[in-house]
Amino acid sequence: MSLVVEGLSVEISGRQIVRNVSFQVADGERVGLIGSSGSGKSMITKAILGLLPEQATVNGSIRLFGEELVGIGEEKMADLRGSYMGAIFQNPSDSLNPVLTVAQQVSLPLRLHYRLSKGQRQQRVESMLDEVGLDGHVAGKYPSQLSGGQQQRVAIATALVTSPKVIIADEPTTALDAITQRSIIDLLTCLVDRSGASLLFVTHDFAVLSRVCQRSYVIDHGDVIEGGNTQVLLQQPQESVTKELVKAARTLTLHVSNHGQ
Ligand SMILES: Nc1ncnc2c1ncn2[C@@H]1O[C@H](COP(=O)(O)OP(=O)(O)OP(=O)(O)O)[C@@H](O)[C@H]1O
Repeated sequence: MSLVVEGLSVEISGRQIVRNVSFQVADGERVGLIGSSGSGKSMITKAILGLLPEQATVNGSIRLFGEELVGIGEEKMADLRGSYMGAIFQNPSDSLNPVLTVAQQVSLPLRLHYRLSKGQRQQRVESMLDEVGLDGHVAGKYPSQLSGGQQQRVAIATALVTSPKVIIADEPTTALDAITQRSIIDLLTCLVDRSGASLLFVTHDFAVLSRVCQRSYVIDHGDVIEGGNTQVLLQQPQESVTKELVKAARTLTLHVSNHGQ
């Protein structure tokens, strides 16, 4: 099992943000967390990545390949994060370093966590850029010189360059237009499957979820309220929040197809 979360709770300034959350991600599986804005999805991923605000109190257990992450020191966490985890966030312009070129950006995790020669690093960066569909000439550009879709491709290359075993993608396409969103989603799932990694994918959109994840958990007020096969959740939602999320996705699709007639 790649990731096992058991009884996870997060409290910030006396407020319970995540409540007794449990779920698992098997090796090579693509699992989704879906919920409306403010439901606590990002706090769960931040707890897994060890990126919660300092004042947060965490209880419960998060095991990455059997290793307990709750209570682990910052240095060890940074090491595990660099070696085993890759993270992709909503807004690539926030997660990319504006003063690093694309090549410098993508090679940074390799510099920090692996002992490779400059030539080996360069080769790995070139092949990673190729895998995410970016031309070689992009390597010398800065994030501000790229489109949102290109920036997210760079963020994906940066997250995958160390061949992480678990990839956490927190609303990676929300900031993009519909066509770019689709190509980025397909690229991500293809690369994740090819690498054999597991994926924890966060979204508020069932249409996106059904394209990416085999199994999903619905989050509401920091709690897992329902979980299972994504197609079953989509076709037979049990909880009212899940029904609302499915309805929202269907309404948007219907709206688009009505206008297309
Ligand atoms: N740094 C923080 N300090 C205190 N509370 C916070 C902090 N960051 C987020 N929260 C609160 O935690 C709750 C869950 O937020 P979170 O960002 O996890 O939601 P989310 O489901 O990811 O939402 P979205 O889809 O809008 O990103 C919200 O009520 C939010 O206000």
